[in-house]
Amino acid sequence: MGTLSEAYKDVPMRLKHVIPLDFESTKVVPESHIWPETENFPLSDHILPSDDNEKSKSWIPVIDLMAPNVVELIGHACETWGVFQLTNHGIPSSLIHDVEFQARRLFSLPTKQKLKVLRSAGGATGYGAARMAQFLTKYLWHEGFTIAGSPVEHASVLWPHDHKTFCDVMENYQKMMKSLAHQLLLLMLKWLEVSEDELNWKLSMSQDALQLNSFPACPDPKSTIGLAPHTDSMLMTVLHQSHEGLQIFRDGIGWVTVSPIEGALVVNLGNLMDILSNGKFPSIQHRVFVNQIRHRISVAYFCFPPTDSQVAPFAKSECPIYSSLTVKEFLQIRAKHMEDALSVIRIK
Ligand SMILES: C=C1C[C@]23C[C@@]1(O)CC[C@H]2[C@@]12CCC[C@@](C)(C(=O)O1)[C@H]2[C@@H]3C(=O)O
Ligand SMILES: O=C(O)CCC(=O)C(=O)O
Ligand SMILES: [Fe+2]
Repeated sequence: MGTLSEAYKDVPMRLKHVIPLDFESTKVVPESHIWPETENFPLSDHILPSDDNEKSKSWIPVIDLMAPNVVELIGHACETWGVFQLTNHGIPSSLIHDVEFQARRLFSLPTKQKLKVLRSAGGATGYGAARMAQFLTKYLWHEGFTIAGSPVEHASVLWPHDHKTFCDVMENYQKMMKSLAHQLLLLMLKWLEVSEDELNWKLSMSQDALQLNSFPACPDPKSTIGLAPHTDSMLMTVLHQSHEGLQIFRDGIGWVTVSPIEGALVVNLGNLMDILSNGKFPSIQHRVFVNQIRHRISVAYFCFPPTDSQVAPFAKSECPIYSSLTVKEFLQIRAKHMEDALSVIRIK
């Protein structure tokens, strides 16, 4: 079974794009991180005033996983929004709290220490800037740590005598997230009237990655951005956000803030789900703004089929709009074309 690292090793990033800013010693936003004014900037113009923000809470669907009509609720949210907030998901709030605490512990380490586990140019795991950084002319107010498989190797470098708690918490979270992601995928398949047997891979063989995101408090949050607009590449992302910052793009409305709801997780669809569903479940564009006071943390769980398996629009799609390819081939196209990857494989 192919791994994420194998998929990325042939499409390395430039090392200068992997190294995040030394936020520890930065007191003013450097020129390299100041974004020019464009239709997307300054970000503050697009942050809804608090009244609208209140309203926007009821725009993005909030779905109770235990609701009797959960299939319709999820199916409808995926078709119309590509994102929803999920309550009653069964992940203990104490575990989510522990994951956030361990993420903060990691990002609070001295820069020198974090750089000991810097992701290699062609690597998939470790500390570093987001992969999207290599496509941007300006840098992001963000640092990340990616776990795919066991975190032990990197954690034991960060904390030579005390990595067990970090690893236990992350492994436990990954296990619970996997089971939640499978439940969600089955509900989505049900709505699409596709049986699990019609997948080219067994759900039990799905792969995953956990991305710890850190957005340090920023001296001038209006001049920069945490994560620039992007879609996620995998099937779906299940996200915990510690504070406000995530926005999704909605045609006809613009950027809508996804206000954190206590105990809820944000679920958004990625490119691979877009392909499988033949565009019926579109991947959603989103971005992250930063703030002056808080060090924002988010934890994103990405779920995807084995990288050597074939993905294509489900057989029942009358007029497939995407060509068939392996997950690895798609990730390599993404690594070269980023947001244009779906148009590269579009046939209609
Ligand atoms: C599993 C993954 C998805 C991701 C690339 C990665 O290998 C680990 C980091 C993920 C992330 C997080 C920030 C946005 C994003 C586009 C990026 O540059 O790195 C996503 C990647 C993705 O969805 O392709
Ligand atoms: O921090 C967030 O709210 C979103 C993070 C994100 O978009 C990602 O990890 O892909
Ligand atoms: Fe994302």
